[in-house]
Amino acid sequence: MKYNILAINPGSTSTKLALYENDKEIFCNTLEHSAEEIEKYDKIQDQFEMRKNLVISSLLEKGYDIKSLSAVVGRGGMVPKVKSGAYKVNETMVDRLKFNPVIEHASNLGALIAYEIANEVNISAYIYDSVRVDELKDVARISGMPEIPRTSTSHALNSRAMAMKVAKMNGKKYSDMNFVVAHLGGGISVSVHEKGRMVDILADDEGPFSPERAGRVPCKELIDLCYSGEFDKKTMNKKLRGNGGLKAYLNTVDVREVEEMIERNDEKAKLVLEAMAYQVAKGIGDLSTVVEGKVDAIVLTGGIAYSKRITALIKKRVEFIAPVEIMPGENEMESLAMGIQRVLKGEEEASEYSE
Ligand SMILES: Nc1ncnc2c1ncn2[C@@H]1O[C@H](COP(=O)(O)OP(=O)(O)O)[C@@H](O)[C@H]1O
Ligand SMILES: CCCC(=O)OP(=O)(O)O
Repeated sequence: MKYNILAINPGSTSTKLALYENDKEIFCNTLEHSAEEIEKYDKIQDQFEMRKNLVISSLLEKGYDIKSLSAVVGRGGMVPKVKSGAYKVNETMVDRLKFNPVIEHASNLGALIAYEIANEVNISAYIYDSVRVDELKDVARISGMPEIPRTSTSHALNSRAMAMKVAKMNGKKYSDMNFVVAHLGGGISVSVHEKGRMVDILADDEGPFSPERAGRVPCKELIDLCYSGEFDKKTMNKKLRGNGGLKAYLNTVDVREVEEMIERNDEKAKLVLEAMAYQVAKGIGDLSTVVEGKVDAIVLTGGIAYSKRITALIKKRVEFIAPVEIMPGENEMESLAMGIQRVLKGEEEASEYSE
C-alpha cells in the first residue's frame, strides 16, 4: 500500500513542508518569512492565509497534485492539553487554535493549514505529538503556588521520536525504557520519559536558557523588573521568549556564530555558552530523579546537538547517570510523517479531539 503524506511545520520565521511517499522523502521545502512580512500581522493567527497560500504555491511549483495525497499532518499547536500521538483535526480544535489558543505560537497554524488542504480533497488532517502533549503525573503538577499549576509545553515531537529511535537502536521498545531527552534548538526543553510516557519536563521559563529564551530566572527580581515601569508586558514577554538567552548576552541566536566568537578568544562568549550547557546538564540531573536514577539513556537532540563543544560540555556532567546518545537535528518533518504513516497502517490510533 502506498501512502502519500504532506507534513506542514510552521515556525516563527519559516513554514516547512515535506512530502513523504511511505518512508521516502519526495521533497522538503523551507519557505522563509522575512521579519518585515511577519511584523505586518498583529496575531499569529492572522498569518494563516499568507502561509497557506505559500504552501499551496510551493506544491503547484513542484507540479504536485493534492488529489494524490493520503493525509495531511500539521505540527500540533497550543491546545489546552493532549495525549501523545495522533489526533484528527476537527472543528473544535480549529476553533480553539483560531480564536483562543493557550499561547500564541506559530505551531497553532499547523492544524489549520493541514485541515484546509485536506478538506479540499476530502481526506483527513492530523496533528502528531503536539507541543501540548501533557502526560504529567499529579505530583508534577504542584508548583508551590496554587494559582499556577504546572502543565506541559515542550518539543514533544522530536523528543519522543528520538527516544523511540534510540530504543530501536538498542533492540528494545520505547515503552520498556526510561529516557531523559534534551531538545537543543532555538528553544530548549528537557523531558523525562518513563516507560513510554513523558511524565515531566523542564522547558522555556522553567528550564535552561536557550539561544532565544531566558529560561528560569530569579522570580523576585523578575517581578521587580515587571513593575519597574521601564518595560511593557510585550517587551517583558520578549525578554523571556525571543530576546532572551544567547540573544540577550551575545546578540545572536546562532550557536555557530558563538563558537566563532570563542575561536577569536571572546571570554564572555565562552562563559555564556558554557553556562547554557551547564543549565542543560542540571536539567538532565533534575529530571533523572523523577525515575529515581533508573535512566537507560540520555538523548541530546536538536540543531545544537551538532556542536561537539556543547555536547562534550553536557556529557561530562551527566554521563555518570546513563549513556549519552547524540541525535542531532530537529527531525520534525520525518517524525510527523512517520507518525501518521503508523496511523494509516493501523499500527496506532488517532484520538478524537474534545475539550
Ligand atoms: N552545525 C551546527 N553547530 C552548532 N550549532 C548548530 C549547528 N546547526 C545548527 N545549530 C544551532 O541550532 C539552533 C537551531 O536549532 P533547531 O533545532 O534547528 O531549532 P529551531 O527549530 O528551534 O530553530 C541554532 O542556535 C543554530 O545555530
Ligand atoms: C517549548 C514549546 C515548543 C516550542 O517553543 O517550539 P519552538 O522552539 O519550535 O518555538
